[in-house]
Amino acid sequence: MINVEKISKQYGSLQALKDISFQIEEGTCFGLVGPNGAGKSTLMKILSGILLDFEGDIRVRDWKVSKDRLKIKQHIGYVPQEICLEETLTARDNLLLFGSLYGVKKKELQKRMEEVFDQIGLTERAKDKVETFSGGMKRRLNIGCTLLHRPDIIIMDEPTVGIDPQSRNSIFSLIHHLKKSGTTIIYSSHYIEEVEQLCESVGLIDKGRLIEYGKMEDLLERYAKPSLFISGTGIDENLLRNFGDVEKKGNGYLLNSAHPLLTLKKLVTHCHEHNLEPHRLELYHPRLEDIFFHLTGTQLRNI
Ligand SMILES: Nc1ncnc2c1ncn2[C@@H]1O[C@H](COP(=O)(O)OP(=O)(O)OP(=O)(O)O)[C@@H](O)[C@H]1O
Repeated sequence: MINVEKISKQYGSLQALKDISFQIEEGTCFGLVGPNGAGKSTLMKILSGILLDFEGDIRVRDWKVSKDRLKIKQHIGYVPQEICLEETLTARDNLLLFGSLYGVKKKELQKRMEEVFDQIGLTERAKDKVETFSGGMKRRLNIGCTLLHRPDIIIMDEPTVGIDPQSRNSIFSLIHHLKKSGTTIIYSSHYIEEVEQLCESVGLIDKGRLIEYGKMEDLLERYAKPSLFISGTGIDENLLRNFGDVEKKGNGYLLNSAHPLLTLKKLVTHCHEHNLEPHRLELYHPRLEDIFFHLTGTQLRNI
């Protein structure tokens, strides 16, 4: 179990994190979601032992970051948001460099490099210079550099920003593979669909505070109100208020109702009787994004 206990971090007068506490079950993927500037990178750097000046503590199994930082670091692989590679060297030489930095013995390193190239799908490009790589390939190699010492906790800070779909898929399948082998993944993103797809549990962070966290299905169940989505000419808020609570959503409305199927039936009858033609009328399944909006009043995407 990883226990994050009352973490606070101040940059000068800016309170970047305030009293953040949560737990992560090992062998699962934990998603940290929040808009730009929410404090995700700061928290990731604290979790990976890079940022040392903070309040609170982190416990990994029986170790505490405050006392056993070096021990914990051996178990952690940190993928920073900024790509950190030596562009003029080949992919292979970059792995050699990072492997030695992580203290992997030379003989063992050869074996691990082959393993890593296979994991990140870059075996064919091992002898090419990094400066010839696409952004996505560099990202994959950057992840590879953190796998050489076989960490059992991997911290990835927004690893899919600005990359091509092929590299994104490759990173996703790597994460699935790592999870299967028992690795714990801590994954930050402001792409909520990625977190929904990859993570078993999630923390929502806004303005340096953890506003909610828990298992994905528990959160969805706790906040999910049964609702209908409806849009179309002549369909407006005044009309829909007769059927339940109304919220504007995109080019239509969400209609919250305790009995969505019954409401659906009544709406269809009403539209038919009044010659209204909805463009869309469907059951709506709430997403993490709706929970974030419900709790903060702001959208994640457009920030
Ligand atoms: N080294 C620093 N010195 C001063 N302020 C900082 C520093 N690093 C981050 N901040 C500030 O702390 C706040 C949180 O930043 P952080 O990078 O942790 O957020 P984030 O959620 O990772 O954002 P993004 O998604 O844009 O990377 C922001 O207001 C940021 O400007």
